[in-house]
Amino acid sequence: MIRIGTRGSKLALYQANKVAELLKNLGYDVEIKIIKTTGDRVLDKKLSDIGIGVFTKELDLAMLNNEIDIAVHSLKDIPTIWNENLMVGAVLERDSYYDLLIWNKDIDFDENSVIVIGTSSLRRRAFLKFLYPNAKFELLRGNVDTRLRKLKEGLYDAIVLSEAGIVRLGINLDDFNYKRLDILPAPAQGIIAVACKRDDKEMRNILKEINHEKTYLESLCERAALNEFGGGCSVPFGALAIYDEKNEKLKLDAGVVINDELKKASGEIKCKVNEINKAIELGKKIGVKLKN
Ligand SMILES: NCc1[nH]cc(CCC(=O)O)c1CC(=O)O
Repeated sequence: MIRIGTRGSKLALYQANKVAELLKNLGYDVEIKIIKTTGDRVLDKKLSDIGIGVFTKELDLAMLNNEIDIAVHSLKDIPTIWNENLMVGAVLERDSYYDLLIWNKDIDFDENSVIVIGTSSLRRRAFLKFLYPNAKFELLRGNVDTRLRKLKEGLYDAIVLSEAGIVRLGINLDDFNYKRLDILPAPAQGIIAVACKRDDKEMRNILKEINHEKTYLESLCERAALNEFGGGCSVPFGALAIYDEKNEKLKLDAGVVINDELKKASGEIKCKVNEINKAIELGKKIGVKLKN
């Protein structure tokens, strides 16, 4: 029996069930255990003000205490410097990495309007400032349903959500207006990760069977850039790596906003889909470039 730990939100359960299905298809028995995290409990603060690993800590401990065998997370919620006894054993094929701007149909605005945008992500705030220089930002936490309800109630003119979350939950946005934002996503946005214990050889081998190599390569590159730059979710940092399988090329775009200035860096390398060290090297190089 593989015991799968997850948070209890609808999105988290969808993600855990997806991993459960993949493992069942390989012939394994699975069981899902719901564990509440600090990020689920503290809803009146920006994530960057609560601490590191707010969506993983309780699940990390459950894994180390042998109460669960694996934990399913959104990879963007796992800190780059995490727990040396834990690792990402597999990632699933990436969904959309886009952020969506969503607003009520009766709201009209252009790029110069003074609109109130609900988001508690430093990256979204900082990057949106370039698209809507007069926008004001207000704290918006809670799960995807809650955020859309608050938008509908008129507490904000617009909100930002990841397209991956919307699609996974099967949410129909026909009641709203929405568009994809041309901003760099959070490193590993749209990627579901399965964590396991580093010394659990058996589980690591099982997880290799469901790992999506291209996504794994891209995620390591983006996370290496963030890790090299430093600061985790307390810096407005975006990164997007795309692997072109046909030409065996990996391209990375990364950016950070410092003192209201957007700094960008990009790079490209030739590598095979399993040459993860090259992907990490590219990420580090771009991270260093942004630091200087
Ligand atoms: N921090 C919240 C969070 N973590 C992962 C997702 C969605 C899935 C993803 O983008 O990978 C979301 C919601 C959102 O950003 O709208």
